[in-house]
Amino acid sequence: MESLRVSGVTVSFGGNRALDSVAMTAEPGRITGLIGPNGAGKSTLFDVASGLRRPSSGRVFLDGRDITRLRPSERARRGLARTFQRLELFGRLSVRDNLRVAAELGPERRRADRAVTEILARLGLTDIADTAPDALPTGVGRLVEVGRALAIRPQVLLLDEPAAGQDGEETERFAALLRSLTADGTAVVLVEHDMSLVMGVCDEVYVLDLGKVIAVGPPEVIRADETVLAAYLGDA
Ligand SMILES: Nc1ncnc2c1ncn2[C@@H]1O[C@H](COP(=O)(O)OP(=O)(O)OP(=O)(O)O)[C@@H](O)[C@H]1O
Repeated sequence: MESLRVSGVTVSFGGNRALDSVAMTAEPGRITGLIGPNGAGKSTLFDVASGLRRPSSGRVFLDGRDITRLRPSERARRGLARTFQRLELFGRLSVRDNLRVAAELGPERRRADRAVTEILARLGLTDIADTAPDALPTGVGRLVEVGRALAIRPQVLLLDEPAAGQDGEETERFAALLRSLTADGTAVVLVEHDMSLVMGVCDEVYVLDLGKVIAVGPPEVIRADETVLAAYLGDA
């Protein structure tokens, strides 16, 4: 059964249809890629899924329950976590405290300290646990955001360009981390411009263009899809 499902989601900004009747499903233990040229609607779809934007029509389901009317914090409590393209960390709290704030919202609040220590180690952030994110390079800040999302023990994790600003070696480590998350049964949705990362880790890829899903399939099918190639060339 799917962990996250959106159906018929439409969002308009004035006359501009940012999303037009979009449907997407993310399953437990799988990485679902969401790609598309700039302005395709990827972040807007994350905003709808996480509750930051109310769609003019359409529904969002988490584990089969309709959560369309729930606030973002209620969705987080039910296991839906996300990261942001522009970092949304507490810039002056330590990395550890940024994670602790989230862990205290999640199901393991009684053992929040231990959970945070484990996540810091898993992400390779232990050495900078006492540093404030404002003092870190953006690529590392993105990892802290991932850590904060993990701290609520999500069943669905929405990642908005988590590898931007990472070098090749960091991206490889990140790919391994994503795979380890799915081994835990988490449903991951990945918005990412780094195509080799997307094609290397995703089980299924959705392609958005001008607010519409123009293709869905495994990476090898998407890579060869003429409509997808045309959408990207049009963007160049
Ligand atoms: N708050 C807003 N007000 C008006 N228009 C918006 C707003 N947010 C997004 N849009 C428009 O909606 C469309 C989709 O934008 P969105 O940011 O979701 O795309 P994206 O696929 O995430 O792009 P990128 O890869 O550049 O981050 C674009 O045309 C954008 O200009």
